[in-house]
Parts: sequence; C-alpha cells; structure tokens
Amino acid sequence: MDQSLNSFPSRAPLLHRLRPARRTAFNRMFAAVYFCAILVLLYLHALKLIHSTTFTSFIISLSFLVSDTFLAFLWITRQCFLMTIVYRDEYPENLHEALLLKKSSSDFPALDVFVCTADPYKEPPMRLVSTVLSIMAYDYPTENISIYVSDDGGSQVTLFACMEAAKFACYWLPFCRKNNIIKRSPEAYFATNYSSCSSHTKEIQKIYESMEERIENVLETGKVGGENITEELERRAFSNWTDHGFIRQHHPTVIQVLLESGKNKDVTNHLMPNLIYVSREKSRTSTHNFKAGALNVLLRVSATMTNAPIILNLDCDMYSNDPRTPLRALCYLLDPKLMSQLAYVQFPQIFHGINKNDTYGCEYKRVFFSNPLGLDGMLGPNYVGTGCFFNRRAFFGGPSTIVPLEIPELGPDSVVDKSMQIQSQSVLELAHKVAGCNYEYKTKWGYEVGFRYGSLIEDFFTGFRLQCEGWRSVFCNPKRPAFLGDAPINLIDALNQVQRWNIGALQAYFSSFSPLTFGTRSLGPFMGLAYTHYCLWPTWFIPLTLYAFLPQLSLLHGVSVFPKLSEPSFILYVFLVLGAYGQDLIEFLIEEGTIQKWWNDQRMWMIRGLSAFGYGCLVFFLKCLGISTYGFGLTSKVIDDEQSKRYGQGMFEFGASSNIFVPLITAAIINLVSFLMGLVQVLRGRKMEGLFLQMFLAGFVVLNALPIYEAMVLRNDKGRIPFKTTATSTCLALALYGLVSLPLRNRN
Ligand SMILES: O=c1ccn([C@@H]2O[C@H](COP(=O)(O)OP(=O)(O)O[C@H]3O[C@H](CO)[C@@H](O)[C@H](O)[C@H]3O)[C@@H](O)[C@H]2O)c(=O)[nH]1
Ligand SMILES: [Mn+2]
Repeated sequence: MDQSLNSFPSRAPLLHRLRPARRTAFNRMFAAVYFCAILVLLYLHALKLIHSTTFTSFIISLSFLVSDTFLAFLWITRQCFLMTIVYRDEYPENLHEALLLKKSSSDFPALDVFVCTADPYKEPPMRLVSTVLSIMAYDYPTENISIYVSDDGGSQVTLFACMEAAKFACYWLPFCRKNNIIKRSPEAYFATNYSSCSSHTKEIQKIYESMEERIENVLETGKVGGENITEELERRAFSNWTDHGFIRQHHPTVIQVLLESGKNKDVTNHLMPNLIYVSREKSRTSTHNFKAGALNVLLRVSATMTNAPIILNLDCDMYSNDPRTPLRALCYLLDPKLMSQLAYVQFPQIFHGINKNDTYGCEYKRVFFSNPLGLDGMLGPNYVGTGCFFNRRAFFGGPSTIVPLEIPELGPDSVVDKSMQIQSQSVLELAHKVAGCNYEYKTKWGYEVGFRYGSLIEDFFTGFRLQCEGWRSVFCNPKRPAFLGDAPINLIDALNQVQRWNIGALQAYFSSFSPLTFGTRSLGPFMGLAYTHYCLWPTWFIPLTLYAFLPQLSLLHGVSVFPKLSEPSFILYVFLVLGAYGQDLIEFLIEEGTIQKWWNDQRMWMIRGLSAFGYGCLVFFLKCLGISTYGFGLTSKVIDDEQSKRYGQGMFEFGASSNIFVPLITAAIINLVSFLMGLVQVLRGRKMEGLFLQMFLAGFVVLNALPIYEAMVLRNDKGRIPFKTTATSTCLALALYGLVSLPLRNRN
C-alpha cells in the first residue's frame, strides 16, 4: 500500500485522509485457508481422474477438474480486491487554506465537463438537460466551468434541448445559489417534495415546465420548426440539418457555442459557464468507436477552446447530486504530494430508481463500489465510464514523459488565450478539423493519446492503461451520493448491458495486452490480477454451465458425481461453497446491502452466467471471424408505465421473445425435473447418500428459478416468458437428456 499518500506535512491543513479497513487481516487469513482447501480439492479430482475405470467416469472427473481449476483461478484473481481495502475522507473546507487561494477567488482550476448522449429517443433529452444543469449549477466559480455535450445521434432535437437548457440556466443557476439547493438537477428537484413552496419557486417551476413542453413537442415531431426559433443565430445552427443530406450515420461536424462565459450573464448579472454542443463528423466508411470515440473528440475539441487541466466525464443519464463534488475531487487533484502522479478521481456509479430488493442485481455493488475500495489500496480503482475527474495531462503519456503532437494546441500544456473568444474563426476552424472522423488515423493522437481500447468499451481499460504508464488513481466515496443514474428495469436490458461489457472486456484483452498479464507492464502482480479478473469475467460461464447441467442430468439417471456424505471430501465441498458464499454475503452486508438484495444478486450472477456471458463470448468470437458485426445497443432509458409497475412489484420482466433466455430456461427445466425425480426416489425409500449433493444443488437452482417457472406458466402479462421460448427450451432439455442418456445408461 502506498503509505506516502497518507502523510501530509504536519502544519498544512489536511485535504484528505486514508483509513485501511480492519477486515483485510481477516480476508488475508481466510484466503490462505481457502487456498489450501482448493489445492486439496484439485488433488482429489486429479486422483479420481487417474483412477477412473470407465470412459464416462473419466469424462466426468475431467469436467470437474477443468471447471474447478477455472473457478479456482477466478477466485485467485478476485483476491486482489480483498487484500488492501481502504476508505478515504476528504476535507474540501480546507482547500483555500491548504493551497493559499484567495478566499473569494476564481483561483480554482478550470473544469471541462464531457457529457455523452447518442439517441434522443432512447435517452430522453429532458434527462440530458437536467444532467447538464446539475453541473452548470455547481458550487464552483461558474466562469471556470465549460460543458461539452457530445451528440452521437447527430440530432437537431438534442441541439434544441441544449439551447433550451442554456436559456433556463439563466434562471436556474441564481435560484440554486440563492436558496442553497442541494439537488441541482431540476428534474430531481421538482420530483421531490421540495419544502419551500414560495412564489419564486413556483415561477421557476413554470419556466421549467414550459421548457419541458417545448422540448417534448420537438421530440415528437423530430424537427425544429420555425416557431421554435427565435434568433438568427439559432436558425443558422439548424440549417446544418436542412442544407446537407444530413443523416445520423453520415454528416459533417456540428459545433455550436450556446453559452460563452465571457459574454453571457444570468438574470442576476452573474457570469455563466461555457456550454458547447458537439456532434462529431460521421461517415459510413470509417469506424466511430462509440463512446470512446466521442470522448476522444471532446478531448481535442475542448483543448482548442478551453483546455482545462481537469476533466469530468458523465453520461447523459447520470446527474450530479451534490454541488460541492468538484471540490472533493480537488482535494486529491491539487494535493501537492499526489498531483504529479494522479490520473483521475473516480466516484462510485450509483443507480437510482432500483426497486426494493434490486431484482436484476443492477446496483453492481462489487464492480462500482467494493472492488474500487480494494484497488484503491494499490494503484487505484479503474475508470468506470462516468463520474470521473481526470487530470488532462494523464492522457498524453506517463507522469514524466509526454507524447509530442502534430498539433501542439491539442497538448495539455498549451495555454488558451483567454482574450480570444471561443467563437472566433480560427478556434472554430481548428475545432472542426480535430472533430473529423479521420483525425486519429495515422496520427500520434490516434495511437498514443486519449481514451483507448475504444471500439466497444472505453472504461475499465482506459484506467488500466493509465496505470501501466505509471499513473495512479483514487476512489472518492463521499457519504452523500455524488452521481446518480438510471438502472435497467427489465431483464433483457440488464443482460444486454453486461453482454456489452463482456464483449468489451474480451476486446480489450485480445487487442491490447498479452494473455499473460500477471505483473507485466509494471502493473504489479495484484493489479495484473485485477485486470485479468475483469477480462475473464465473461468466461465464467464455462464452469457455471457445467454445474447447471451435468450433476442434474446424472441425478436423473441415479448416477452419483459428487462425494458421499461419509467421505471426507464431502466436508471440503461444504467448506468451499459455504466459505465463498458466506464471505461474499459478509462483504455485501458491510457495504450496506441487505440479505434479499444479496440473494437477488447471486441469482443474477447465475442468470448472467447462463445467458449474457455465453452470448457475449459467442458474439465476440463470431466478430473475430468476421461472421457478425456488433452494435453498441444503448441501454434504453425510456420507461413504459406497465413495465415500471411490475418492476416496482419485484416481478421478473422477460418480455419479447429472445434467444438469450433459452439456455437459462433449459437449465431451469432440467433442474426442476431432476429435483422432482430425486424426490420421488427418496419417497420410494432409495438411499440417497451418494446423491445428496446433487439433490442439494438442483434444489438450490430450483429455488433460484422460482420466478422463471412462474413466468413460464402462471403469468399472463406482457412480461411473461413467450411460449416460443418455453417450447424451444423444452425441446433442448429433452435433447440434452437424450444425449447424456447413452453413456450414463451404459455405465449403470
Ligand atoms: O455510440 C455511442 C454509444 C453510447 N454513447 C454514450 O455512452 C454512454 C453509456 O451508454 P449506456 O447505454 O447508457 O450504457 P450503460 O449501460 O448505462 O453503461 C455503463 O457501461 C458503459 C460501458 O459499456 C459505460 O460507458 C457507462 O458509463 C456505464 O454507465 C451514454 O451516455 C451514451 O450516450 C455514445 O456517446 N456514443
Ligand atoms: Mn447509462
């Protein structure tokens, strides 16, 4: 652990503090014991394999040996999150004193904020507007904030929404300041029972609602008509869409400066932040690298206009919930001891609107919360794609090396001439040039700078890359949630989301690092394990598939594959299973989870294993072979009322017929049938000593799959499992039964 980060000159006021978690000592001890148990288990498997007498028993032993070796390896890679857990506190109130800033000053560094959006029909523009306003209204010198909205949808509706946001901001910013509002996303603020119902509040709400109406109208028609345009400048902006054959996948760059801090003032005569709309050039013939591509363009465009040393990145649906958030980030980014090696400060991604027991395990407590706490004790957490403050310098090489660029203005050290307006001809020309879709091709920028591993996923691996280059990062986890976003509310969206992450992980793994990542590239062995862990995540599904089918199909034939109750290795199995689940439960509860949420979370882990993970790998390998192509599949943020009602009741939402559910439902059927057949045999008085673990496993899966049976036969609503999917799965279950019958019968 890096102790130097903890020590601060004794006289300077403290900016932040590090507290190692006490449970790490226990975790280390437990890991040692558990590791020994794994070795014994693998040894026993190997013995069985060597002494197997028939071909079938050989295959069964081999399957378990391979699967358990896999699981053991995954277990090892997870340990890096448990060995060095740390917590941090920061003291933004000490910033002025510690850094000798003038009290009233605008001495805080400039902040460029990147907000990405890609489709106004999947990502409601009103959500984007609220996100943007929540940041414009930060408790931070307003003239030092610049917000860049990236619109990958190339939509005039989005531009219109941003213009409206700029106008509303003139009322909203002074209102927030005057009333010291905490929730500065107007959508979130007006949705709660805000206390002061003064006439002023009502007035602001009216302005907000009329803006909402205008935006919704434009969204409905998909066009900005003459009646919506009040100024010549606006008319010219929208002419981009009428003049060229402008379509989403193929259009020139559009950059519009909607607010300029030097010029625009709010209704109380305060300066406004910069607000800039950017829709990068798109061409059918060049790849655009999804969100990573958008972020890279913003990195360049912002360099030409403001080049702030600090960058905040947010998704359009993740609003900021605490106006003092940037000050927390500054406690690290401006700490003289830390700043020269600090690449970014990651905040947890917190999902709101999750139902009581988190049916789809969408909180991702481990990925967004527990794991970063563990990594923070080493080189720091990975970047999770949103809610992250970057040191701009980190994108341009290691802490002591800097990549020379073709256009020096794009570099982190280039100083933007403040007297030069960001709307000046020369600035805009350069901005358009660097937003072009071929700019990265054959330039230093394309190969050595920016958000990389970009084609499908930009997040986790950008962080690892920066760490490889010698940077570290920090996990800032304030008591008050800092960034809130929506979670998927139906199963298919939830699975598509992880499937996309899996494909991205595989892509990063195969394209960027050698397969043996342990300790390579100066990451250190533990960080290497973390990287390996994220990459191997999708290949969970191999052991899971085996455990979901083989013991149960054997149970149907009365063949025992696990140790008997009386064998010593029975205890070993019990220890390994209860130990892993128990430790996981404890970690979950420590981070403010509940038992029900944990149960749903482990259920989702199984569900993902039998659906999204497998499909993710399949799609990836097909793509490698050039057989299929793959799109980003945005997570939909539009919510249908009936769906959201069912979600509130905790009902599983299967909905549209989809192949992704087939392996899952097949497993549910096989487990149920084999559990029932086992039960029948017990009732008939057959000794079940050898089949106890198999019965237990099938029973456990059946318990987990109760909502699946319900959705198959008992429900009539739109969220039930479509008959076609049930039928396909049943046929598959029968086929599997038939397939396994031959060798197992012979064995008996
Ligand atoms: O071509 C694209 C596709 C997506 N996006 C933006 O990327 C963000 C994330 O997309 P979303 O569908 O909302 O992904 P989630 O399922 O919510 O994403 C999680 O996982 C993503 C990586 O897969 C991360 O980028 C996100 O930050 C993280 O919240 C959104 O703002 C999109 O507008 C683009 O800008 N361009
Ligand atoms: Mn999202």
